[in-house]
Amino acid sequence: MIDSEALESERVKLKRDIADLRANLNRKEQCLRELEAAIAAGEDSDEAEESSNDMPTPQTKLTNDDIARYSRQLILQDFGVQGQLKLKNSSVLIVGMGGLGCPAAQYLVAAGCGHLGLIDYDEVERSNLHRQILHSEHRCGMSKAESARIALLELNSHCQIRCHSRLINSMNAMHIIRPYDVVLDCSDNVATRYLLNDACVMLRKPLVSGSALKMDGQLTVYGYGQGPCYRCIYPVPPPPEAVTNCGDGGVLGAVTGIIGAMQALEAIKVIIGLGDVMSGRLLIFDGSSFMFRNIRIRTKRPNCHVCSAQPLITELIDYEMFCGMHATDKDNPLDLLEPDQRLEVKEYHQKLQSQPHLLLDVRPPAEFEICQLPRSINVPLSEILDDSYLKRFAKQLEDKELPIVLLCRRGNDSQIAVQHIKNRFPAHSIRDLVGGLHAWTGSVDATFPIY
Ligand SMILES: Nc1ncnc2c1ncn2[C@@H]1O[C@H](COP(=O)(O)OP(=O)(O)OP(=O)(O)O)[C@@H](O)[C@H]1O
Ligand SMILES: [Zn+2]
Repeated sequence: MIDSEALESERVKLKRDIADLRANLNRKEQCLRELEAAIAAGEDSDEAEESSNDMPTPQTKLTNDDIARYSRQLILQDFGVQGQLKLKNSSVLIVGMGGLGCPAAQYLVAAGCGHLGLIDYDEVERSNLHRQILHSEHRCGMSKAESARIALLELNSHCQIRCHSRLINSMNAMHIIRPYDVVLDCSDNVATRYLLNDACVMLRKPLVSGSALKMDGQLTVYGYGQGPCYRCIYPVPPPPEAVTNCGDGGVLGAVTGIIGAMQALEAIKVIIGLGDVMSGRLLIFDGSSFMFRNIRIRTKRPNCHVCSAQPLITELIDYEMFCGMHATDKDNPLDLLEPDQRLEVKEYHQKLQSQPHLLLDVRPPAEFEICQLPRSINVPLSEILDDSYLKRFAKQLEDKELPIVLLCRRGNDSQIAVQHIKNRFPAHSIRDLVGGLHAWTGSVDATFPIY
C-alpha cells in the first residue's frame, strides 16, 4: 500500500533541500565572483571601495549605439542630447533592492544612467518575487544587490553597477553615499529613513523618497533646492507600534511598481534639471480608488535639527536607538512569557493535540484563510485586545479544566494575546505555541505552507 501522504511529505522536503542547496551554491558563486573581482583589480576590498570614490572621466559625446538605443527619449524637446549626456555621467545610489528599488533601478538603467550603486543587506526569497521584479526563482538565496545587478546588466550592459551587499548604517553611510549625485530611499524602515536623510543633508545630496504598503504609496524629494528634509516634516519618529511593514501588512506588487517607477522619474528630473521636481510636495497614491493626490508639505523648518542654519545634529547618530526600531526586518522574536506559559510545537503535537483543548489562532482573517491547523478557531488579536472575544468564548473560559493554546504566524502576537487573557483569567492554563506556524512547519509538518 502506498502511503501517499508520506510520499508527498518526502517530495516537499526534497524540494526544500534542493532550494537550500541552490541558495548555498548561489552564495558560494557570489563569493567566488567577489574574490575574482578583487584579484583582477589587484587590490583588497577596502582599497577597491576607495577607488570607487574616484570621479569617472565625464563623457562628452553620445556613441552611435547610444543614439540608436535612446532615440525615443533623445527626441523629446526637454531631454535631448544634453539630457542624455547628463544621465550618462550621473551616478545614483539606490538603498533597498526590494519592491521599490527593483523598478526604480530598471527604469534608471534602461534610460542610460551611467553609474548605479545598489545597497541591500538581504538575500532574495520566494515571497519577494511577486513585486521585486529583477530577481528570479533561480536567484533565491543570492544577495539582492548581486541578483539585481545580473538582471540590470542584461538590460543595459553599458551601466557601471556597484553592489554593496550590506546594511547601510551610521558607520558606513557617509563613505558609501559621498560619490553619488542622487540617493533613492527604497528601504522599508524608519531608522534607515532618518539615517539617509541626515547623511544626505550633510553631504548635500537630493533624496528621492518612496514608500508603499497594502494598496497605497507615497513619494517626495527631500533636500532639493529650498525644499524641506525628512526631519523638517517628521522631527520625531513614530511610536514603534504604529509602524507596519510589508511582511506584516502586505502589499500589492503593482503599487510598489508605480511608486518605484516614479522615483526613477524624479531622479532623472533632478539629474537633468527637467520639469518641476516633487520637492516641498507629497504625492499620495491610493491604489484602490486610483486617486493621486499631490499635497503641499511644509517648507524648511527653521529649527530643524539637521538642515537648519544652526543644526544640533552634525554627525550621524544611532538611528535604531533614536527610533526604538531595528533597521532590518529579520525576525525579532518577543520573549514576554514565563516558561510555564509556553508550549513547544512538538509537545503540543505529541501530547495535547488529540486531547480536549481550545486552540485559538490570533492571526487576521485573511491570513487564517491561507492555512490553518485542524480544529483551530480564528480569534484575531484585535478581538482579544478589545475583549470582544469574551462574548464568543464565555462558556469555554468558565471551564478552567479546558487548556487554551494560542498561536499565530511566528509566535509574537500569540504571546501578547496570552498576556492579555491571563490578566483576565489568572487561574486558567493559557499557553502560546512557541514560534507559531513557522515552528510547526519546521518541527512537525514540513508540508504545512510557509508565508
Ligand atoms: N539599512 C539598510 N541597508 C540595506 N538594505 C536595507 C536597509 N533597510 C532596508 N533595506 C532593504 O530594503 C528593501 C526594502 O524592500 P521591501 O520592503 O520590498 O523588501 P523586504 O524587506 O524583502 O520585504 P518583506 O517585508 O516582504 O520581507 C529590503 O530588501 C531590505 O533588505
Ligand atoms: Zn530639515
